[in-house]
Amino acid sequence: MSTDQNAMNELHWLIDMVQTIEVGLVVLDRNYNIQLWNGFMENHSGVSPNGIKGKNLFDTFSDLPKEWLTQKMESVFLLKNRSFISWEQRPYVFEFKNYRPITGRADHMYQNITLLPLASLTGNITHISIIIYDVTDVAINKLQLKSANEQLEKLSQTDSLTQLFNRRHWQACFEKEYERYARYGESGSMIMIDIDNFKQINDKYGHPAGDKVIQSIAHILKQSLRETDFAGRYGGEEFAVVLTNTNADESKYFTERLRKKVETSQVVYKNQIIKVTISIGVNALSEQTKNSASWLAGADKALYQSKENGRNQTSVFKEES
Ligand SMILES: Nc1nc2c(ncn2[C@@H]2O[C@H](COP(=O)(O)OP(=O)(O)OP(=O)(O)O)[C@@H](O)[C@H]2O)c(=O)[nH]1
Repeated sequence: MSTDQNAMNELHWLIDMVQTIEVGLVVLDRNYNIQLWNGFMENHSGVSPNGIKGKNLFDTFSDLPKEWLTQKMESVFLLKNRSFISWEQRPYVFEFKNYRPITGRADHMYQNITLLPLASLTGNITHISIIIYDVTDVAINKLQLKSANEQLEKLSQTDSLTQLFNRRHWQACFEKEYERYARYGESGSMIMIDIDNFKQINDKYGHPAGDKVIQSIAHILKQSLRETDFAGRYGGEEFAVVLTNTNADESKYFTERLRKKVETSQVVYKNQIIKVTISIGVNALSEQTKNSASWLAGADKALYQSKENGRNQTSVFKEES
């Protein structure tokens, strides 16, 4: 076979491969007119190479991110360097449907894209190639793993009975909140809440009824909080709350409203009406708060005072008390 024939054969094979490869290949000229559109692109877009050759990319696909993609391609022309777009940065550029059976849960194809400068025989960059890889399988696996990890993390931070933070996670948030105060001097209040005479509830109505009471109070508490506040189940029938950017007076206003809500609420368990009250201790951050432990201890002392003074009330911690 002559050298010419060999070269012709090679070219023929290359064209065949470009057409059938499971990767999208597009060549654009300097004005973004389409010069090459391979089989992958035809299969996924439904537009044949004959119907599209010479047409402007953005006129033909009006839903492409024109401004963003032009900026990327202009820098490839200018710097004569290839550029890479990951699905994590932008899930896709060409909105193709996902037909893969394994990853059927994705609506669209996730894509990694390479923008490649193409030089003419004189060495000038006259064209650009867009190479599109279907990375749907990889992307879906990674996203599913991420979502599973997030769920696991949430589970490990949540108290199963009340869906409030569990003690460990609450304590970690509490320490962070104290650091914020120590660094920036922002106000905040620590609140300890305990259900009154809860042992009697358990003894009279049974443990499952007691659980329902705990859930009901947690629910009222959750409804009363702002986005930035956080509450945890600190012990069996004890809740700890941090009200951020809230001073003692504002906290007392909050706790009294909460206390009255609990007082007027009722839990129905097996046709029996159960009524409970709560005692509350408040400790607002001040210059006397030495560390996070003393912030918490102050709230605890105030709670003890509420119990001592007859329950169903709020006490605010004062350094001399
Ligand atoms: N139902 C139920 N009871 C719990 C749970 N955790 C702790 N308890 C019970 O809560 C009760 C707490 O009782 P005490 O610490 O004596 O306090 P109290 O009866 O609430 O009395 P005061 O706090 O002084 O008003 C105990 O009987 C515990 O068994 C729980 O998850 N579910």
